[in-house]
Amino acid sequence: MTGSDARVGDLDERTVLAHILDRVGPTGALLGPGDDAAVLAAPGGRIVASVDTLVHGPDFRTAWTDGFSLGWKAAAVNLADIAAMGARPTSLLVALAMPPETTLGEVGAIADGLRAACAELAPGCAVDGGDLAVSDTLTVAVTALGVLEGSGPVTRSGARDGDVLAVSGRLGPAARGLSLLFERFRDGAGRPIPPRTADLTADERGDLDAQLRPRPPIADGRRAAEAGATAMMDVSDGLLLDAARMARASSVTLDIDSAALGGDASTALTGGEDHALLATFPAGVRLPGSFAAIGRVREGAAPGVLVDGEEPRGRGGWDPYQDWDRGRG
Ligand SMILES: Nc1ncnc2c1ncn2[C@@H]1O[C@H](COP(=O)(O)OP(=O)(O)OP(=O)(O)O)[C@@H](O)[C@H]1O
Ligand SMILES: Cc1ncc(C[n+]2csc(CCOP(=O)(O)O)c2C)c(N)n1
Ligand SMILES: [Mg+2]
Repeated sequence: MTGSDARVGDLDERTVLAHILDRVGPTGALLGPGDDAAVLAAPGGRIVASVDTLVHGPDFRTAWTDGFSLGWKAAAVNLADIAAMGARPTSLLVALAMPPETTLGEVGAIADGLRAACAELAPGCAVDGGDLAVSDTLTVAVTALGVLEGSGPVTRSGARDGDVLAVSGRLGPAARGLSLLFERFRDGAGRPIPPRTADLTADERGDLDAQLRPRPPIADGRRAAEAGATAMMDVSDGLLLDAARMARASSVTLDIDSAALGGDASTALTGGEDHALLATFPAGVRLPGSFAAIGRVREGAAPGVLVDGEEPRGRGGWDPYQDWDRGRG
């Protein structure tokens, strides 16, 4: 038996891989992990594929999160990209690059988190393969695959004048959770320290949970496609920044009604990482699932986003190349 405290640097690849494969559980693939590639059944004949990487430093800090949450988040952010196309997620391929000090317990927890997020957010989706590497920088790169059944894909470019702009999922909690970490859980030198959740209010704990273990409304992606959504994307970087991408792709103006964004509209507008689904629907369509209207689509001389009819200032969200400050952690 290899104990959870064993360090991957003291083990061999086969042992580490076996530890993961024991945990990621049964898959619906024609051929799951173990060969050169997985073989997947694609009932609709159309597969959706996407990749998203979590890198220690700009995307997470080990002092602020744990293996389970990291695995969960790596799955959730990828499932959201598949859902945002109107597809049903079926498979994840997980590339794990880790420092030699990483313990087998941590590796197992990452695998547990991946599996739990799939089970809760996208039942039927499983880890069907991956890769292991050694690196000074802990990195989790996940490729997600999904299938289109019937309607879809729903792209970013289909929004039309007169459509309703709607959101399913939350906007703001994950960003508030990140602010808490930066503001309250660093030492005198600015280095991240583990969050003491006992010091937090229930709302703050909820925000922290949203940052570390986001719960995007994955099933609403298919529902939106079936209801006739004209455009869709997940909000990863910030509503203003991501909506501007949809506006440009569709050559329209998206006019957001700030009163529809709840009490903390300013965080809802610029905070990312909740991975809510932003979609447009023809006027008169009954909004599916948890979608709620937050504005409307107008023809615009120059494509872009308005808030209550006015042009917002600032970039409106996270840009890794502009916003990551190595010194801040
Ligand atoms: N290195 C790359 N090579 C080819 N295409 C890329 C590369 N990086 C990004 N893209 C493509 O550019 C588009 C935008 O990429 P991005 O990672 O910002 O995706 P997103 O969905 O906007 O963000 P998120 O993954 O946070 O939801 C995607 O279609 C993506 O596939
Ligand atoms: C330690 C730490 N520093 C900063 C952030 C903020 N952050 C990282 S990725 C991202 C948006 C989605 O990224 P992508 O578009 O690459 O998927 C945001 C807002 C964080 N989560 N943790
Ligand atoms: Mg996306």
